[in-house]
Amino acid sequence: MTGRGRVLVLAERQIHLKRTGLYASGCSPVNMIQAVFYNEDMLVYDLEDSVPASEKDAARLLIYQMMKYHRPRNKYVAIRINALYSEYFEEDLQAVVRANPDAIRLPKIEYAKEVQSISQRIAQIEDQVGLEVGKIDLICNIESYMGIINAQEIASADPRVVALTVSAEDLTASMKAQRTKKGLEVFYARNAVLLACRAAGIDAIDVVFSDINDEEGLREDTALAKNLGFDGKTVVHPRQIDVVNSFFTPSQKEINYALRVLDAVEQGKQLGKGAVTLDGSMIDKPIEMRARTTLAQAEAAGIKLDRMVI
Ligand SMILES: CC(=O)SCCNC(=O)CCNC(=O)[C@H](O)C(C)(C)COP(=O)(O)OP(=O)(O)OC[C@H]1O[C@@H](n2cnc3c(N)ncnc32)[C@H](O)[C@@H]1OP(=O)(O)O
Ligand SMILES: O=C([O-])CC(=O)C(=O)O
Ligand SMILES: [Mg+2]
Repeated sequence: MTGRGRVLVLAERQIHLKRTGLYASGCSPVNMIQAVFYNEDMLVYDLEDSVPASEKDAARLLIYQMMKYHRPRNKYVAIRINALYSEYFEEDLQAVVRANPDAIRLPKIEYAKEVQSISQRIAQIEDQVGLEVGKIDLICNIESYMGIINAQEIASADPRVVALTVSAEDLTASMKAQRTKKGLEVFYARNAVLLACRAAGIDAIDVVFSDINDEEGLREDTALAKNLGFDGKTVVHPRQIDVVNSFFTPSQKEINYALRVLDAVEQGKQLGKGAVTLDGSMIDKPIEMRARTTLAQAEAAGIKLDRMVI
């Protein structure tokens, strides 16, 4: 474990686990303190939609103080600022860069050039206050039809960008769509963002499931996200954390299968075969890759494998 949360080295790149990203509102000091002690991989302090206009200044100050005096050392910490064209943007950026989070979460991103100009502005502030330039990551919320259309260029807009999210509440509002628990209305958006993230080699973070009392619904929604290929999901209540973490953490059954796949591949190699069978199914390169990803995710989640994986 590092000071920035659990990490995994996959495809020669260090990835900070983002199975769960818990929002704590900047106008709830109690939630902000409590969030430090839960199991989420990423804690997101919010200055945007959970904070009413009358509380923006107080929330900005509170988050800065929180980061200075109570920053959790075992988590990846992000701060969501207000949108680029809002009246709060410049003040948010000044305070938040000084707070030096792992990432700044940018709402309502629609164009790559917005990300590039924000990144340059951050660099100026980093330089001004003596921080290493380029160290703060960016997570871009994709939450409009224009963001979806431009997801691919946004994902590779700047080296700071480590993840995109599908932010379904604002997105459905922009689409004149109805938000449903089954999520058919955001199915295309989820896939568009995922493809953009995979092409850019960054993480993809799935939508909020807003009904905090519907565990079965959350399970179905998270299973879908995991099977599509997302790396994690945004959550808004501590009750959602363990459920979501469990889906994005390989089960013992998945780990055992992955180890057996690697054994079968190894035996195949010794016999000079590219494809082998396991339990009656063909095992070849993509299945080996999935097995290796499973084992890397398990290790990153702190699960001890009972043997070395070569
Ligand atoms: C669409 C978007 O933009 S999503 C992002 C913006 N939204 C947010 O940031 C909202 C985040 N979530 C919340 O603020 C809250 O969960 C709410 C308002 C939805 C519900 O809060 P509550 O009514 O207090 O929920 P509830 O009573 O079930 O809370 C149980 C416990 O969990 C704590 N808790 C609830 N939500 C959070 C949270 N997000 N972070 C940390 N602790 C939390 C409560 O303080 C309470 O603690 P206690 O038992 O010690 O008193
Ligand atoms: O940050 C998020 O992913 C949630 C959000 O803003 C939205 O759904 O509109
Ligand atoms: Mg939103």
